[in-house]
Amino acid sequence: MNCPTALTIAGSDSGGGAGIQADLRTFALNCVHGMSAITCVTAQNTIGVQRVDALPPEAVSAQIESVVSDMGVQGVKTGMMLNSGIIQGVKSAIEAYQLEERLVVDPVMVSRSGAQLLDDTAIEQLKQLIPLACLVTPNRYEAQLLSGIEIKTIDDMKRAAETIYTYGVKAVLVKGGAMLGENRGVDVWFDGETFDLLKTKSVETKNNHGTGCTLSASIAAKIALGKDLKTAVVESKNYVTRALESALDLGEGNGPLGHFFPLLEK
Ligand SMILES: Nc1ncnc2c1ncn2[C@@H]1O[C@H](COP(=O)(O)OP(=O)(O)O)[C@@H](O)[C@H]1O
Ligand SMILES: Cc1ncc(COP(=O)(O)O)c(N)n1
Repeated sequence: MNCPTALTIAGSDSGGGAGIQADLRTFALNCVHGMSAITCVTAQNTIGVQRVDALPPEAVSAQIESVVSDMGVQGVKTGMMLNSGIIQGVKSAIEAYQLEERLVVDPVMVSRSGAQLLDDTAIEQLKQLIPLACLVTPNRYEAQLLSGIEIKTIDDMKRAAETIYTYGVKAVLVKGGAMLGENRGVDVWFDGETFDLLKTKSVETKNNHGTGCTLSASIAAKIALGKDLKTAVVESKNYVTRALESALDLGEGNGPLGHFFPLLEK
């Protein structure tokens, strides 16, 4: 049987809410064969990140080479990459295997619980990876850092999207999960020509760990399925909203999303 494949290049979250674990679950829900290149291992739960251990950059590149050279990959996302050495290795592999057209970069910098997930010195490397991608998906704080624009309103999100677009990426999605009130459900899309406000309802829950990882993994899975980018983004946003509505009340802090709600509905 033929099956599309998708690759996540990201960190492991021991609590299973974000990172590799959320990504592989999201790939599976899309009936796409999931593959992983683990960048680092976090000891993490719903309350915070207790420890981070990086893999050597060569170990990350080797994982990418192993799967791409043998199994092929139709959709790729990057998540937590922690340091500049890892990002440089990932960039070289993406270029060597010409994965740019199917690459989604989630520029992970800070966790929901406030832990730093990217070294300060690695932001420059991340900025150099972004132009390779077909889509970059910064949240409010990442968009502020990447654009130098303070974001308080939807208009600010638009201006930030426009600035980040000038990096050379094909499209930008500034995510609104960290905005206030109804704006939490609003993401801003900009592809160089068109702005689009992608609106869903704002879900009232503290169990929102892994929303960004799930969104970018779902987009990569839908790219692997052959959907056009905009359709992949819209469908993925709707999936995240439903998964937030079914989020799991686990732990004392921000619980994980209910990724498998479609299976429970059957
Ligand atoms: N409370 C919420 N209600 C509705 N959508 C949300 C909510 N929180 C996050 N989202 C959506 O989840 C996706 C991820 O956004 P965000 O949480 O900002 O990313 P990140 O996890 O990178 O911080 C976006 O599509 C955003 O609109
Ligand atoms: C391994 C890993 N990758 C990404 C995130 C960001 O997810 P969130 O913003 O929901 O904390 C995380 N906490 N851990």
